[in-house]
Order: sequence, then C-alpha cells, then structure tokens
Amino acid sequence: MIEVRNIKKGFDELEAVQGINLHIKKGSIYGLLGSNGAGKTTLLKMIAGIYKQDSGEILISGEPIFENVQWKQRIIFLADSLFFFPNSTIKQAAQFYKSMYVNWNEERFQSLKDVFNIDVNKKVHRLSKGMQRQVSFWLTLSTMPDILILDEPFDGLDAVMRQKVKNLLVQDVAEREMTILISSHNLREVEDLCDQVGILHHGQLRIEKDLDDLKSDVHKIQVAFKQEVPAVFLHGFDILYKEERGSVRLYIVRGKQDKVTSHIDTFHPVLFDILPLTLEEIFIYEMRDVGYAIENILV
Ligand SMILES: Nc1ncnc2c1ncn2[C@@H]1O[C@H](COP(=O)(O)OP(=O)(O)OP(=O)(O)O)[C@@H](O)[C@H]1O
Repeated sequence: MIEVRNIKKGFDELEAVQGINLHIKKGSIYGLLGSNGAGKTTLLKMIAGIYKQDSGEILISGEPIFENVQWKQRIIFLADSLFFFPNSTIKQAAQFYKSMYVNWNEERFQSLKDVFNIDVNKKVHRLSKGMQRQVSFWLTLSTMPDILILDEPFDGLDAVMRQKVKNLLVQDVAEREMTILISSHNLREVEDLCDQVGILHHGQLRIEKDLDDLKSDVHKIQVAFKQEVPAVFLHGFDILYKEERGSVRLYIVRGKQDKVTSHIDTFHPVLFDILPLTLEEIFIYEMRDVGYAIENILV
C-alpha cells in the first residue's frame, strides 16, 4: 500500500534522509523507531505529502502522494505538536474537519463522545495538553482515514486513555484495514501494537523486521560454568553485547533459541538462563551495534 523507493531529503548541508526504502502493507501497523535526529519526522512528513523528497518516489496504492488531493483526504498526519485554530471550540474544529475530509463520519464523532467525554463547546486551547491530544484523536478517527501517520502520539495521555486510544486504533485496523505508521520513543507503548518495525539512525534504515521475528531472534543469556570453558564456546553466534559479573557471564546474542540452547548445553553450565528481550532492550543493543554509544546504561 505504501511504497517508499530510495528517497532522499536534505536541509542545506545536512542529509536528513539518505536513500530509504519501505514497504508497508495495507491494514498493518508499522513502527518507525530511531535515535534523536535520525530523520523520522522528516520521513513521516514526506510520506504524508507535506514535504517533497529531493529524489526517489513515494507511492500510495501506486500513486505519488505529493500534491495528491484525493489521497490527502484519506491520510491524516498527527504531529507531535498539535495545532488548533485559536479560540475554536471542539464543535467548530469538528466542522472544519468535516469540510476538509470527505469521509468524515458524524455518527462516529458522536459515538466517540462517550470515550473522550469532553464538552464539545469547550475551547480547545483551554484544555490540558492530554485533553488536547484526546481531541486530536477524536477528530482524526472521525475522518475515517485509510492511513494514519502518528508522531509521538501518546505524549500527554494518561495510562487509561492510552489504552482506550490504542484499542480504538486496533479496532480500526481490524475492522476496516486502516494502515498505521507510528513513530515513538516510548517503545513499551508501541511494542504491543506493531506488526513490523524499522530502526532509523543518521538518516538510514538500519533494521527492518517483523516484530515477532525481531523479538524471537535476540536473547539475553546468563551462564556460569564450574571450570573454565574454551573462549570459542560462543563462536558462530552473533554477539551484540557481553559482560562478566564474577563467575556469571551475560551475553546478548542473535540466533534461533533452540540452536543457542542446545549449543550451550553441550558445555554443561551450572547456571543457564535464556530470556527474551523487550523491544526497548533490543533497540538499545541494536543501536549499539550500529555505533550509537550506549555505555553505562546497560543493566
Ligand atoms: N525544517 C528543517 N530545517 C532544517 N533542518 C531540519 C528541518 N527539519 C529537520 N531538520 C534536521 O533534520 C534532521 C532530522 O530531523 P527529524 O526531525 O526528522 O529527526 P527525528 O528522527 O524525528 O528526531 P527526534 O526523535 O529527535 O524527534 C535533524 O538533524 C534536524 O535538525
């Protein structure tokens, strides 16, 4: 559905996005992760048709997105900093969205009142940051977008509201195959949402994988032996990190769990644990692997 082919974008001397390819399937949730300044927002703005790429192509269902009025009515980009017209009430903001988006669904807007529970006559500017975020989701979901692009979407929402919003998003994906592209530094929040993740660093896509594959492919190992074991005992495995704590060795390795386990068992360890990593841990170790200094934060 979304096809990004070798796109580049620079600002003066800086190459913010350096030849990125992405393929995002209809009805999927794609998580775009990355270090600060990696180029995530720039990439999202190009996919939303707000910025024009310097080179390469962005196609949505085969059509270029930039200045594509038809598609722009069906895509919403929810930025990290929200914009509402000064002094407008929720009701007035809804009227504006209704005039802009052909698929505005008044029934949905009314039914979401029960979820967000904010008086529509309130001026948006007088609401708290989290309540303004709620209003932005309320309006966005009422436009019934085909593609939803979210930049730090949960910022300011309390835990209950985050869960409610996530449920609404998943429901739209399941019921009408909405496609979501989401960028967030809060990896715990996106971990249970995404089907696929891409990790960006210095304007390049370093890793792109199905989340399940990414998680089943990296393990934390704690192991101890009675006597010295040959240094080669983990040869053949892709070690992302290693550390010795007394007699216990800690390894972060890439590889299939059964292969790693059966190999280590042959050395008869006195202690051996193999644990899954959270998305946040995988992100930290993978970033280290691409040269992002992470010393002193590992636990
Ligand atoms: N309008 C602009 N003019 C000049 N430089 C820009 C502009 N927008 C972004 N940049 C630069 O491009 C690079 C990528 O910025 P971008 O906002 O895309 O990163 P990001 O991955 O979203 O970062 P963060 O996680 O910190 O929000 C940064 O070095 C930034 O300073």
